[in-house]
Amino acid sequence: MSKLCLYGASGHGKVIKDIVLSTNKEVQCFFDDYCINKQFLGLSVFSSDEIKTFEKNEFIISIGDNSIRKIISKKLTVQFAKVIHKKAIVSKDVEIGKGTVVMAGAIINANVKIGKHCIINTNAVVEHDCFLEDFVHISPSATITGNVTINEGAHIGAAATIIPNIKIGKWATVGAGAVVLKDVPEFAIVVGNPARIIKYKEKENE
Ligand SMILES: CC(=O)SCCNC(=O)CCNC(=O)[C@H](O)C(C)(C)COP(=O)(O)OP(=O)(O)OC[C@H]1O[C@@H](n2cnc3c(N)ncnc32)[C@H](O)[C@@H]1OP(=O)(O)O
Repeated sequence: MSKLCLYGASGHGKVIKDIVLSTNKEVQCFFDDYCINKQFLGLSVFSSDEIKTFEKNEFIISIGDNSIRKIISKKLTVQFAKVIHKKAIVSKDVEIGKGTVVMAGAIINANVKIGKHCIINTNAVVEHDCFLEDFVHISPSATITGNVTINEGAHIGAAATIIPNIKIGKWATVGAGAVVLKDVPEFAIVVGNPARIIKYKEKENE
């Protein structure tokens, strides 16, 4: 199998490289139009106009920002892979879309569906019967309890907790440490325990 290419020479890219290595696969190179150095973690960094040479490789977009990941995924015409750290625990009864990464210590329980280009970060828990749409990010140590729906592009902050049966609207942000007891409207930013809306984001992602 050919080596993986990572789009985004970033901190997030460093962690994804480690995930790939944990599965005994290798990273071929990075792509990044904004990286001044042509080397990153000992690998070459190419610009996006050099992608054609690597069109047989599978890619991961290694950029943490959900909306930028969406924009780049629409521009690239490559095949995407999904990567799951060997120390993540993922039920056999889970669907995970291409481009999604699952980091070390994450636990994903039965009957969960996760879309494309999502991030399930270090030690995050996604409980049974949850549904996560594309471009969602579950940050480190967040707990998504049973039967929660998280719509496109939503970001759940580090160590946040979402109680069962809640719906998180598209492109919403749940602040670090928040405890979500009620549905969160699309584009809302909520913080605290219990979580409350502090503002709304621009609807730039539609
Ligand atoms: C591997 C990794 O690094 S993965 C990345 C994980 N990242 C995260 O978990 C970050 C999550 N982001 C946050 O928690 C951010 O603080 C956000 C998105 C909720 C808010 O950010 P901003 O829009 O910049 O809000 P801002 O910093 O201006 O704060 C607005 C108010 O909310 C409060 N606030 C902000 N975040 C939180 C929070 N997590 N919990 C409680 N209150 C908060 C601020 O104190 C401020 O209150 P004030 O108006 O009384 O002064």
